[in-house]
Amino acid sequence: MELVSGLALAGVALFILGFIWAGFNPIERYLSPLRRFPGPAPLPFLGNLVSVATRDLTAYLADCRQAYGGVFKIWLGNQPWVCVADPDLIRRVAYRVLSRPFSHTDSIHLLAGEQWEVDCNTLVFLKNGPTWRLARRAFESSIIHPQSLAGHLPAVWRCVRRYTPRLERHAATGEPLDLSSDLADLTLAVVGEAAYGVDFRTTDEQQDGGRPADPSAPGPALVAAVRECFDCLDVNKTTMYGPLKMIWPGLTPLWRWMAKHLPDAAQTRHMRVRQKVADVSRQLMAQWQAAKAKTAAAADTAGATAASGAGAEAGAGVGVGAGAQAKPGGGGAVQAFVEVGGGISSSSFMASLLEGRRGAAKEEERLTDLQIVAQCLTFLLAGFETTAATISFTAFCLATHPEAQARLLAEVDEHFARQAAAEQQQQGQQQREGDDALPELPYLDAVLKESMRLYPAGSALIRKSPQPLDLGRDGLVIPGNTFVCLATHAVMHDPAIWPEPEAFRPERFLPEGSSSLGPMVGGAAASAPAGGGADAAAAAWVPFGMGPRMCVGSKFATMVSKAVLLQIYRRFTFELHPKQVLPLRTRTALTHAPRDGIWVVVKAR
Ligand code: HEM
Repeated sequence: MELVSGLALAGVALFILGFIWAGFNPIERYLSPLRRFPGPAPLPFLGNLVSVATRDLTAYLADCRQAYGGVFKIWLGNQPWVCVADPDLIRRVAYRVLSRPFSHTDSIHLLAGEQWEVDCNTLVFLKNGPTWRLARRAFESSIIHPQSLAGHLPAVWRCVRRYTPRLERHAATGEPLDLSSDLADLTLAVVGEAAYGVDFRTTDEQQDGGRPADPSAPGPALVAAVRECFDCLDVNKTTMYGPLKMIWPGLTPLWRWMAKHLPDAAQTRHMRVRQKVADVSRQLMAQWQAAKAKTAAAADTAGATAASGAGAEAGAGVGVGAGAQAKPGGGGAVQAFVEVGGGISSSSFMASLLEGRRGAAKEEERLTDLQIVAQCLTFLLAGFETTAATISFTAFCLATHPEAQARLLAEVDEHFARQAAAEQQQQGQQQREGDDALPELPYLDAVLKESMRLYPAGSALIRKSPQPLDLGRDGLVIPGNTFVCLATHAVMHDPAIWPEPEAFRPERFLPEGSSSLGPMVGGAAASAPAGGGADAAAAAWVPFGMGPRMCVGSKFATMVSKAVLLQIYRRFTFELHPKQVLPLRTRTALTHAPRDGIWVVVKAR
């Protein structure tokens, strides 16, 4: 008996000692193939995490860059990451390493793997290979090809029109507004229309006090769920299994099992919201398919010939009634979303994917239902917060730079004056402003570029290569399967590349300022990225990343941001409210966003 309890005690002691030993991570510390890379020394247990969690990751990377140069390693728990903060090397890595380190073993928020089959099919997480290429092509044909991109513009104008009464109300009452949170309702509405062709009703007029007029409307709940999905990578809000996995990465299978079967409150919340968001995607697709089938059946009954082919071509044919009655997937909440454009719009991304696969000659060229659900979910999650953060950062820059705001207003006013004159000339041809195209506005373009340089919504790119990668510098080779972070924010704030890097100077992106303020390469001005410019200049302005995995929504996001800014500044300006914390603080989780919001007072013009 004594022997048994002695052995048990020894086992427990060994286990604890093993834990402590692993917490100090001597293998990584002293024997890691990364030991040649400079960087802060690893701290035991929570030390590394605390040093990152107590401040913004972006600021941490910038400090490391100052201290260690263009290539260094950092520690997230006991997990070393190689960081690259040099434009040439970023380009080299971005074009050679085509996968991200996302899998249920790599990523904290996928730890439990409860949505694994959807997650691993999203464009962001797909590993380089035929399925990624197929999904990427699907995105490109819907939101990069100029014609299809422009096809989304009317939806953007529509969403802005639905949103502006809110700004009017704030202008009338003087009530302060957190733009970053408020604009997320607008960008979610845009993404809802573009991705699924439905109105998520996120911009429904609110009652005094900011409560939604219809609390049962699914929009606000969806906004909350989608936002919560973003919290999961914030080290301060993640499940406790996140830090545990970082400290003891070797025990990942144990943390995964526990996250799934013994979830803590944060994990339970993340699983719930991720489920909700994925369900919306599934249900909307089922709804679309059911409505389509109903239309085809109705056409058959009416004696129409070849209903399947003709129905597909007709495109616009999903009726409101049909869509509203269908209850596929049993999604009650989804029924409450308002369909737009005469049904769940046939110009939406989802419709284009579903229709597109009919045209695919070979089986392997078709996205499955699951893959389509995953891409729509990607559009939703990747598209709304990034764009809202970008527009609100831009509004912050303009509110703090009155001279830039005045110049922008002059450009906007001039545009609308020109348009009014043109409309008067062609009386009778009731063409609404900009409905079919976004006007050329060079200053707005420069303002947006500069605000994205200062505050990129994605502040770093991440990669993981199965093969070793020779950086071609100082004999540094990144071993295979290493986590790599391309610190693009640091590059866009590098004083050697961008003179006065912390100043907001839109002229950098205009001919007048590009030679003195634009990106410098080897001490001389490189041709500005605006002009399509030299490689080095292109690698100096990288808010959308670069290489084959560059943001596939960059053109769409730019179009939406410009359209929203154009319409907003036509009628309003913003002043910072005393509530606004200065200097502006940011937080880096999945995206880089204002930490305390962007608090403004809305002024009607
Ligand atoms: C201003 C808004 C946006 C910013 C700043 C932004 C930024 C980024 C960044 C930095 C990346 C990583 C690129 C890389 O690793 O090289 C990325 C990837 C991606 N973004 Fe965006 N994004 C924005 C809007 C959007 C929108 C509207 C969509 C909608 C479709 C989108 C979809 C994606 C997807 C699917 C990827 C992964 C692409 C792939 O791996 O092939 N993004 N984005």
